[in-house]
Amino acid sequence: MLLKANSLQYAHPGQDLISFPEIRVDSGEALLVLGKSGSGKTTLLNLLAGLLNPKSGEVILDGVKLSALSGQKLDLFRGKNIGIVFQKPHLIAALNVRQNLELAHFFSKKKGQDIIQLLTELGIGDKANTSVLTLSEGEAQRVSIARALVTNPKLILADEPTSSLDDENTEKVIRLLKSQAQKIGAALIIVTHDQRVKNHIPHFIEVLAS
Ligand SMILES: Nc1ncnc2c1ncn2[C@@H]1O[C@H](COP(=O)(O)OP(=O)(O)OP(=O)(O)O)[C@@H](O)[C@H]1O
Repeated sequence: MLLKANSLQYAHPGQDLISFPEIRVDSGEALLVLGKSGSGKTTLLNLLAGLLNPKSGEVILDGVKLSALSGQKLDLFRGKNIGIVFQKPHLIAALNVRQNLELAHFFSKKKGQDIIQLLTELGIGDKANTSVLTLSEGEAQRVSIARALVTNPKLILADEPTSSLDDENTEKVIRLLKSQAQKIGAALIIVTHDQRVKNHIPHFIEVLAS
């Protein structure tokens, strides 16, 4: 089992405790995490990425307990093993598309995918030298997907990748994420309130607000 998360609980300051369902995902599998707005989906994604520490429970990725790592070791482990597609692209405005991906490459300290080939597969090969400031919303989102994939991570976490997309583009983005995850043999977890995604990823769990 690539990823196991048992009995995870977390409370934001001054907020109720959130309890999450058990998660088990193997390499090459895709899991959908559904839940209403405010139920704790982004919180769960941050716990799985080691960006937050659970109040109780454990995240084990590829046999490694995230709670046993901290500081630079945790950052390096995340950089090598986890690709994150955040809700907003968070691209570095001073850099062009290719440079944004090169930075992810650099921080992972490993040989990843060929940047131009990956951008081409995502349909934005012609944007490699473009400033990220001039990208459309959909293009910026595909760059953020490319940035999550370029390091060949074992786990891909995507937060609401389709919330602002129409049906056609929702289908395109989910297909892209699934096919790219399969290509590199990664596990894919998509966190969303978008019920449309269920049509494409049948395996799902739900986060329920207490
Ligand atoms: N930094 C924070 N400080 C305090 N409360 C927070 C913080 N971040 C999130 N929360 C609260 O924790 C709960 C879960 O938030 P979270 O962002 O995980 O939900 P979500 O399911 O991802 O929502 P959405 O679908 O709207 O993005 C919400 O009630 C939210 O207001």
